[in-house]
Amino acid sequence: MRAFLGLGSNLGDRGYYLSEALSALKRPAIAILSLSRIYETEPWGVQEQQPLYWNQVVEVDTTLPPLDLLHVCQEIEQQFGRVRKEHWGSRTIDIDLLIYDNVVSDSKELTLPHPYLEVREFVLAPLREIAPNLILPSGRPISKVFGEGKVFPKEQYSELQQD
Ligand SMILES: Nc1ncnc2c1ncn2[C@@H]1O[C@H](COP(=O)(O)OP(=O)(O)OP(=O)(O)O)[C@@H](O)[C@H]1O
Ligand SMILES: Nc1nc2c(c(=O)[nH]1)N=C(CO)CN2
Repeated sequence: MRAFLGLGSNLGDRGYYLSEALSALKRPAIAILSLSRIYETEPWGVQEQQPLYWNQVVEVDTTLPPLDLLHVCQEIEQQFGRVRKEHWGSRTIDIDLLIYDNVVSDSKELTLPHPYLEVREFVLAPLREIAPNLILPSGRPISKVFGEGKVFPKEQYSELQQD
């Protein structure tokens, strides 16, 4: 089955955590199909000061059912020392299951598609990059779901800061 995962890090060596998480995902039951660039993004949904995030989206082909795939993501988060603190708090690595085929589910343990998918530009921008023709499980084409347009790949983000 085809699934999309959202990776995010805003603590420590963000590039290291993203690449370690990707390597840890590679296993017989999970093949990486495509990978977005890294986007450097302002913290979303939080009031207090937080470091900038690096976000990336990966498309996988997997034989695992949705809950097993979620558990793999959680195992990797723990392996890389994510300290589970406050909701939406800073983290070394966070892996969200964004979309799993056309599965729609709203259990507490696993909501699919991810409940904030269509409002988080830090997820939409990298997702659009690797899957421009995707139809979201809501039936909306990703090309029609625009966020605030303020999210950029990290090289571009740092150029913008110098302007
Ligand atoms: N699609 C999903 N992907 C990842 N976790 C999910 C999903 N749906 C529900 N969950 C549940 O959400 C719980 C909290 O996850 P987590 O601590 O990563 O939240 P968060 O990263 O602070 O916020 P957010 O989920 O909004 O990114 C997990 O225990 C998990 O079971
Ligand atoms: N830019 C950005 N903001 C966030 C992120 C994230 O990955 N990127 N993750 C959060 C908790 O899930 C809360 N806010």
